[in-house]
Amino acid sequence: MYNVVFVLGPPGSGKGTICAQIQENLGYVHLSAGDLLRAERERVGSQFGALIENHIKNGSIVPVEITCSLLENAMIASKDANGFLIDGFPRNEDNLSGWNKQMGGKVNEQFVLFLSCPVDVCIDRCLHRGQGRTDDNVDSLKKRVETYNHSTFPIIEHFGKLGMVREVNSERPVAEVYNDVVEVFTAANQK
Ligand SMILES: Nc1ncnc2c1ncn2[C@@H]1O[C@H](COP(=O)(O)OP(=O)(O)OP(=O)(O)O)[C@@H](O)[C@H]1O
Ligand SMILES: O=c1ccn([C@@H]2O[C@H](COP(=O)(O)O)[C@@H](O)[C@H]2O)c(=O)[nH]1
Ligand SMILES: [Mg+2]
Repeated sequence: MYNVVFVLGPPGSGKGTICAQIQENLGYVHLSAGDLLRAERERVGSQFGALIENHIKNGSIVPVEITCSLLENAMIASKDANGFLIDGFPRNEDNLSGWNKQMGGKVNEQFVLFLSCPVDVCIDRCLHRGQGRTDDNVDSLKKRVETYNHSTFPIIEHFGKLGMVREVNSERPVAEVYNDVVEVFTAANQK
């Protein structure tokens, strides 16, 4: 049984930044669904490259069969990890039901880390990220935020009703956010 923590929040809320630090210090393996999709987009011979790029530019969501298979393969490749940080997934109902179908019974979902941050701050961070992402521009960001509000936030609410959400305000400096996140992990792993 794999331990899994879903890490959700608006685009630019700091999911990747915090997950990298948790991976470094707590032995969880960081799996960013977006990074896995970008790698698949670049993979020579992939039949999904154009489809993935289209979704990424439009801030829309790639069919779950593709994303979930990339996640499961990455988990199998690191099967000795303490657990997995699934960053940026599940993003909509299709993601959630597809994940439950494919992964139900194979994972222990510990909690959902929700990094909350005002959208204007998040957009500003993305516009200054400097990684050359094809979706870090005003047009794509508008669509990404719309998708987050309409499709992803309801998934966070769904987990909230199950008592699984641990919210951390990520508008603050990274070190402060990280300290609170570590407390969340410590509490979860004491159970
Ligand atoms: N707490 C913070 N304060 C200021 N800047 C931050 C903070 N956390 C992250 N950043 C910066 O904001 C940008 C976006 O961070 P990051 O890539 O971690 O976000 P993300 O949630 O993974 O975004 P996306 O959903 O677009 O992948 C990066 O340039 C990062 O260095
Ligand atoms: O589960 C997922 C995760 C991501 N996507 C697509 O990728 C981009 C970028 O994701 P980041 O988390 O910001 O790296 C996202 O806007 C989606 O288009 C996805 O479809 N499914
Ligand atoms: Mg990210």
